[in-house]
Amino acid sequence: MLSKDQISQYDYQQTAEWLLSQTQHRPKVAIICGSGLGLLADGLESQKSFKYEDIPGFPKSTVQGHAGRLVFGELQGKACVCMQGRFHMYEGYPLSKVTFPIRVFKLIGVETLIVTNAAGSLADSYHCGDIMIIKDHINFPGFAGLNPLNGPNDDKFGPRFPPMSGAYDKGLRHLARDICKSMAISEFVQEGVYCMVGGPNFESIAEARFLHKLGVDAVGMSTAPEVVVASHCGMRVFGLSLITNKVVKSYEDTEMVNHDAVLEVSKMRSETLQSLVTELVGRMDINNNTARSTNECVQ
Ligand SMILES: O=P(O)(O)O[C@@H]1C[C@H](O)[C@@H](CO)O1
Ligand code: HPA
Repeated sequence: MLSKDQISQYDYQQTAEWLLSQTQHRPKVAIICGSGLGLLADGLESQKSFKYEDIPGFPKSTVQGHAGRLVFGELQGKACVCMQGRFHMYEGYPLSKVTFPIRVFKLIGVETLIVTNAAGSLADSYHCGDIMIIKDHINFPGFAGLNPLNGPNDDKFGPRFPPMSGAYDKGLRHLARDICKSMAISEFVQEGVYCMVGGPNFESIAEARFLHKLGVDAVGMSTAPEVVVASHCGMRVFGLSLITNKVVKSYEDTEMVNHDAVLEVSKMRSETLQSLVTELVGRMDINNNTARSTNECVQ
Protein backbone atom coordinates (compact mmCIF):
# COMPACT_ATOMS: atom_id res chain seq x y z
CA MET A 1 0.00 0.00 0.00
CA LEU A 2 1.21 3.52 -0.80
CA SER A 3 1.44 6.15 1.95
CA LYS A 4 -0.08 9.60 1.38
CA ASP A 5 3.24 10.98 0.07
CA GLN A 6 3.84 8.17 -2.40
CA ILE A 7 2.94 8.47 -6.04
CA SER A 8 1.70 5.58 -8.18
CA GLN A 9 2.89 4.59 -11.65
CA TYR A 10 -0.63 5.56 -12.81
CA ASP A 11 -0.13 9.18 -11.61
CA TYR A 12 3.22 9.55 -13.41
CA GLN A 13 1.66 7.99 -16.49
CA GLN A 14 -1.31 10.39 -16.46
CA THR A 15 0.98 13.43 -16.45
CA ALA A 16 3.26 11.91 -19.10
CA GLU A 17 0.33 11.14 -21.38
CA TRP A 18 -1.10 14.63 -20.92
CA LEU A 19 2.22 16.21 -21.91
CA LEU A 20 2.65 13.93 -24.92
CA SER A 21 -0.84 14.87 -26.07
CA GLN A 22 -0.03 18.61 -25.84
CA THR A 23 3.25 18.75 -27.78
CA GLN A 24 4.93 17.16 -30.79
CA HIS A 25 8.34 17.41 -29.11
CA ARG A 26 9.79 14.07 -28.00
CA PRO A 27 12.78 15.06 -25.84
CA LYS A 28 15.62 12.71 -24.98
CA VAL A 29 17.27 15.37 -22.79
CA ALA A 30 15.81 17.16 -19.75
CA ILE A 31 17.41 20.22 -18.16
CA ILE A 32 16.61 21.54 -14.68
CA CYS A 33 17.39 25.22 -14.17
CA GLY A 34 18.64 26.23 -10.74
CA SER A 35 17.99 29.52 -8.90
CA GLY A 36 18.33 32.43 -11.31
CA LEU A 37 19.38 30.12 -14.16
CA GLY A 38 16.06 30.09 -16.01
CA LEU A 39 17.69 31.79 -18.99
CA LEU A 40 18.88 28.33 -20.03
CA ALA A 41 15.36 27.61 -21.23
CA ASP A 42 15.13 30.82 -23.26
CA GLY A 43 17.70 29.44 -25.73
CA LEU A 44 15.34 26.65 -26.84
CA GLU A 45 13.99 26.95 -30.39
CA SER A 46 10.41 26.12 -31.48
CA GLN A 47 9.26 26.46 -27.90
CA LYS A 48 6.10 25.10 -26.42
CA SER A 49 5.74 25.90 -22.75
CA PHE A 50 3.36 25.05 -19.92
CA LYS A 51 2.89 26.72 -16.57
CA TYR A 52 3.36 24.16 -13.80
CA GLU A 53 -0.08 25.01 -12.44
CA ASP A 54 -1.63 23.91 -15.75
CA ILE A 55 0.08 20.50 -15.82
CA PRO A 56 -1.96 17.74 -14.12
CA GLY A 57 -0.16 16.41 -11.07
CA PHE A 58 2.69 18.95 -11.14
CA PRO A 59 3.63 20.82 -7.96
CA LYS A 60 3.93 24.63 -8.05
CA SER A 61 7.14 26.70 -7.79
CA THR A 62 7.14 28.99 -4.78
CA VAL A 63 10.75 30.30 -4.80
CA GLN A 64 11.86 33.66 -6.24
CA GLY A 65 14.04 33.04 -9.30
CA HIS A 66 12.09 29.89 -10.29
CA ALA A 67 9.56 30.85 -12.98
CA GLY A 68 7.52 27.64 -12.79
CA ARG A 69 7.35 26.72 -16.47
CA LEU A 70 8.07 23.54 -18.36
CA VAL A 71 9.55 24.44 -21.73
CA PHE A 72 9.83 22.01 -24.64
CA GLY A 73 11.99 22.93 -27.62
CA GLU A 74 15.21 22.27 -29.49
CA LEU A 75 18.83 22.95 -28.63
CA GLN A 76 21.19 22.50 -31.56
CA GLY A 77 18.48 20.52 -33.32
CA LYS A 78 17.96 18.14 -30.40
CA ALA A 79 14.61 17.94 -28.64
CA CYS A 80 14.86 18.97 -24.99
CA VAL A 81 12.56 19.72 -22.10
CA CYS A 82 13.57 22.34 -19.61
CA MET A 83 12.27 22.95 -16.09
CA GLN A 84 12.36 26.69 -15.51
CA GLY A 85 12.23 26.30 -11.76
CA ARG A 86 12.43 23.23 -9.55
CA PHE A 87 10.88 22.04 -6.29
CA HIS A 88 12.73 22.02 -2.99
CA MET A 89 12.18 20.05 0.18
CA TYR A 90 12.13 23.29 2.22
CA GLU A 91 9.05 24.45 0.28
CA GLY A 92 7.21 21.76 2.21
CA TYR A 93 7.03 19.18 -0.57
CA PRO A 94 7.68 15.51 0.17
CA LEU A 95 10.66 14.23 -1.84
CA SER A 96 8.28 12.19 -4.02
CA LYS A 97 6.80 15.52 -5.22
CA VAL A 98 10.21 17.22 -5.45
CA THR A 99 11.29 14.48 -7.87
CA PHE A 100 7.90 13.91 -9.56
CA PRO A 101 9.01 15.44 -12.90
CA ILE A 102 11.99 13.08 -13.22
CA ARG A 103 9.85 9.94 -13.53
CA VAL A 104 7.46 11.78 -15.82
CA PHE A 105 10.46 12.63 -18.02
CA LYS A 106 11.48 8.98 -18.00
CA LEU A 107 8.02 8.01 -19.21
CA ILE A 108 8.08 10.52 -22.06
CA GLY A 109 11.41 9.12 -23.28
CA VAL A 110 14.11 11.26 -21.63
CA GLU A 111 17.43 9.44 -21.27
CA THR A 112 19.78 12.19 -20.13
CA LEU A 113 19.22 14.62 -17.26
CA ILE A 114 21.18 17.86 -16.91
CA VAL A 115 20.84 19.43 -13.46
CA THR A 116 22.02 22.92 -12.54
CA ASN A 117 21.94 24.75 -9.24
CA ALA A 118 23.20 27.75 -7.33
CA ALA A 119 25.55 26.74 -4.53
CA GLY A 120 27.87 28.16 -1.89
CA SER A 121 31.54 27.15 -2.01
CA LEU A 122 33.49 25.51 0.80
CA ALA A 123 36.61 24.68 -1.23
CA ASP A 124 39.22 27.35 -0.47
CA SER A 125 40.33 27.59 -4.10
CA TYR A 126 36.85 28.38 -5.46
CA HIS A 127 35.61 31.89 -6.26
CA CYS A 128 32.23 33.50 -6.64
CA GLY A 129 31.11 33.04 -10.24
CA ASP A 130 33.00 29.75 -10.71
CA ILE A 131 31.19 26.91 -12.45
CA MET A 132 31.58 23.50 -10.79
CA ILE A 133 31.07 20.31 -12.79
CA ILE A 134 29.52 17.95 -10.24
CA LYS A 135 31.66 14.84 -9.83
CA ASP A 136 29.66 13.33 -6.98
CA HIS A 137 27.24 14.30 -4.25
CA ILE A 138 26.51 13.86 -0.57
CA ASN A 139 22.80 13.48 -0.02
CA PHE A 140 22.73 14.76 3.55
CA PRO A 141 18.96 14.40 4.11
CA GLY A 142 19.37 10.79 2.94
CA PHE A 143 21.56 10.10 6.00
CA ALA A 144 18.54 10.98 8.15
CA GLY A 145 16.24 8.70 6.15
CA LEU A 146 14.84 11.37 3.84
CA ASN A 147 15.15 9.67 0.49
CA PRO A 148 12.85 9.96 -2.54
CA LEU A 149 13.09 6.17 -3.03
CA ASN A 150 11.59 5.42 0.40
CA GLY A 151 8.52 3.21 0.38
CA PRO A 152 7.63 0.23 -1.79
CA ASN A 153 10.00 0.02 -4.74
CA ASP A 154 8.49 0.28 -8.20
CA ASP A 155 10.55 -2.32 -10.11
CA LYS A 156 9.34 -0.83 -13.41
CA PHE A 157 11.51 2.21 -12.67
CA GLY A 158 14.55 0.54 -11.13
CA PRO A 159 15.99 -1.78 -8.49
CA ARG A 160 15.29 -1.68 -4.74
CA PHE A 161 18.93 -0.98 -3.91
CA PRO A 162 20.45 1.12 -6.69
CA PRO A 163 24.17 1.94 -6.74
CA MET A 164 25.09 5.63 -6.66
CA SER A 165 28.77 5.36 -7.60
CA GLY A 166 29.22 6.76 -11.07
CA ALA A 167 25.89 8.60 -10.96
CA TYR A 168 27.45 11.64 -12.66
CA ASP A 169 28.43 10.38 -16.11
CA LYS A 170 32.18 10.37 -16.69
CA GLY A 171 31.93 10.77 -20.46
CA LEU A 172 29.74 13.87 -20.19
CA ARG A 173 32.06 15.39 -17.57
CA HIS A 174 34.99 14.82 -19.90
CA LEU A 175 33.11 16.36 -22.82
CA ALA A 176 32.14 19.37 -20.69
CA ARG A 177 35.78 19.97 -19.73
CA ASP A 178 36.75 19.88 -23.42
CA ILE A 179 34.01 22.37 -24.25
CA CYS A 180 35.15 24.67 -21.43
CA LYS A 181 38.65 24.60 -22.92
CA SER A 182 37.37 25.56 -26.35
CA MET A 183 35.23 28.31 -24.80
CA ALA A 184 38.36 29.55 -22.96
CA ILE A 185 36.55 29.46 -19.61
CA SER A 186 38.56 26.68 -17.91
CA GLU A 187 40.12 29.16 -15.50
CA PHE A 188 36.83 29.47 -13.65
CA VAL A 189 35.58 25.92 -14.12
CA GLN A 190 36.08 23.44 -11.28
CA GLU A 191 35.08 19.84 -10.72
CA GLY A 192 33.96 18.79 -7.25
CA VAL A 193 31.57 17.32 -4.73
CA TYR A 194 28.14 18.90 -4.12
CA CYS A 195 26.35 18.41 -0.82
CA MET A 196 22.61 18.85 -0.45
CA VAL A 197 21.35 20.20 2.85
CA GLY A 198 17.68 20.71 3.65
CA GLY A 199 17.69 24.50 4.03
CA PRO A 200 16.02 26.97 3.96
CA ASN A 201 18.52 28.60 6.32
CA PHE A 202 22.07 28.93 5.08
CA GLU A 203 24.79 27.09 7.06
CA SER A 204 26.02 28.09 10.47
CA ILE A 205 29.78 28.49 10.74
CA ALA A 206 30.12 25.22 12.63
CA GLU A 207 28.08 23.42 9.96
CA ALA A 208 30.20 24.99 7.22
CA ARG A 209 33.40 23.81 8.92
CA PHE A 210 31.93 20.34 9.34
CA LEU A 211 31.01 20.07 5.64
CA HIS A 212 34.43 21.39 4.64
CA LYS A 213 36.10 18.68 6.73
CA LEU A 214 33.92 16.07 5.00
CA GLY A 215 35.38 17.06 1.64
CA VAL A 216 32.40 19.01 0.35
CA ASP A 217 33.32 21.57 -2.32
CA ALA A 218 29.91 23.21 -2.75
CA VAL A 219 26.68 23.16 -0.77
CA GLY A 220 23.11 23.77 -1.89
CA MET A 221 19.50 22.83 -1.19
CA SER A 222 18.52 20.69 -4.16
CA THR A 223 19.73 18.33 -6.90
CA ALA A 224 20.66 15.18 -4.93
CA PRO A 225 17.07 13.80 -4.74
CA GLU A 226 16.56 14.46 -8.47
CA VAL A 227 19.81 12.67 -9.28
CA VAL A 228 18.97 9.71 -7.02
CA VAL A 229 15.64 9.22 -8.82
CA ALA A 230 17.13 9.75 -12.30
CA SER A 231 19.94 7.34 -11.58
CA HIS A 232 17.51 4.79 -10.13
CA CYS A 233 15.59 4.73 -13.42
CA GLY A 234 18.74 4.42 -15.52
CA MET A 235 19.15 7.98 -16.75
CA ARG A 236 22.55 9.42 -17.61
CA VAL A 237 23.18 12.49 -15.45
CA PHE A 238 25.30 15.60 -15.83
CA GLY A 239 25.35 18.37 -13.20
CA LEU A 240 26.65 21.92 -12.84
CA SER A 241 26.76 24.15 -9.77
CA LEU A 242 27.18 27.86 -10.15
CA ILE A 243 29.13 29.18 -7.18
CA THR A 244 27.10 32.18 -6.07
CA ASN A 245 28.78 32.81 -2.71
CA LYS A 246 31.56 31.64 -0.45
CA VAL A 247 30.21 29.93 2.62
CA VAL A 248 31.41 31.72 5.74
CA LYS A 249 33.77 29.45 7.68
CA SER A 250 35.39 31.96 10.03
CA TYR A 251 33.99 33.61 13.15
CA GLU A 252 35.97 36.74 12.15
CA ASP A 253 34.06 37.04 8.88
CA THR A 254 31.04 39.35 9.10
CA GLU A 255 29.75 38.68 5.58
CA MET A 256 26.21 37.23 5.35
CA VAL A 257 24.79 35.36 2.38
CA ASN A 258 21.25 36.06 1.14
CA HIS A 259 19.05 34.83 -1.70
CA ASP A 260 19.14 38.15 -3.62
CA ALA A 261 22.93 37.97 -3.81
CA VAL A 262 22.62 34.35 -5.01
CA LEU A 263 20.26 35.46 -7.80
CA GLU A 264 22.52 38.36 -8.79
CA VAL A 265 25.58 36.14 -9.31
CA SER A 266 23.44 33.55 -11.13
CA LYS A 267 22.33 36.20 -13.61
CA MET A 268 25.92 37.36 -14.15
CA ARG A 269 27.00 33.89 -15.31
CA SER A 270 23.78 32.55 -16.79
CA GLU A 271 24.77 33.37 -20.39
CA THR A 272 28.03 31.44 -20.04
CA LEU A 273 26.16 28.54 -18.49
CA GLN A 274 23.62 28.67 -21.31
CA SER A 275 26.41 28.46 -23.93
CA LEU A 276 28.09 25.59 -22.11
CA VAL A 277 24.88 23.56 -21.81
CA THR A 278 23.90 24.33 -25.43
CA GLU A 279 27.29 23.15 -26.69
CA LEU A 280 27.14 20.06 -24.47
CA VAL A 281 23.71 19.06 -25.77
CA GLY A 282 24.88 19.75 -29.32
CA ARG A 283 27.91 17.50 -28.96
CA MET A 284 26.54 14.70 -26.79
CA ASP A 285 25.49 11.51 -28.49
CA ILE A 286 21.86 11.13 -27.48
CA ASN A 287 21.34 7.91 -29.39
CA ASN A 288 24.14 6.12 -27.66
CA ASN A 289 23.05 6.39 -24.09
CA THR A 290 24.85 3.61 -22.30
CA ALA A 291 22.67 4.41 -19.31
CA ARG A 292 23.52 2.60 -16.13
CA SER A 293 20.69 0.12 -16.09
CA THR A 294 17.83 -0.80 -18.32
CA ASN A 295 14.19 -1.06 -17.42
CA GLU A 296 10.90 -1.40 -19.16
CA CYS A 297 9.03 1.70 -18.19
CA VAL A 298 9.65 3.80 -21.31
CA GLN A 299 6.45 3.66 -23.35
O1 LIG B 1 17.37 25.47 -6.92
P1 LIG B 1 18.75 25.82 -6.43
O2 LIG B 1 19.42 24.68 -5.73
O3 LIG B 1 19.61 26.43 -7.50
O4 LIG B 1 18.53 26.97 -5.34
C1 LIG B 1 19.53 27.42 -4.43
C2 LIG B 1 19.34 26.77 -3.09
C3 LIG B 1 18.20 27.56 -2.51
O5 LIG B 1 16.99 27.16 -3.07
C4 LIG B 1 18.47 28.93 -2.97
C5 LIG B 1 19.25 29.69 -1.94
O6 LIG B 1 19.56 30.97 -2.41
O7 LIG B 1 19.28 28.78 -4.16
O1 HPA C 1 25.72 28.95 0.70
C1 HPA C 1 24.75 28.25 0.34
N1 HPA C 1 24.28 27.25 1.12
C2 HPA C 1 23.22 26.48 0.77
N2 HPA C 1 22.56 26.66 -0.37
C3 HPA C 1 22.96 27.63 -1.20
N3 HPA C 1 22.48 28.02 -2.37
C4 HPA C 1 23.23 29.04 -2.82
N4 HPA C 1 24.20 29.35 -1.91
C5 HPA C 1 24.05 28.46 -0.88
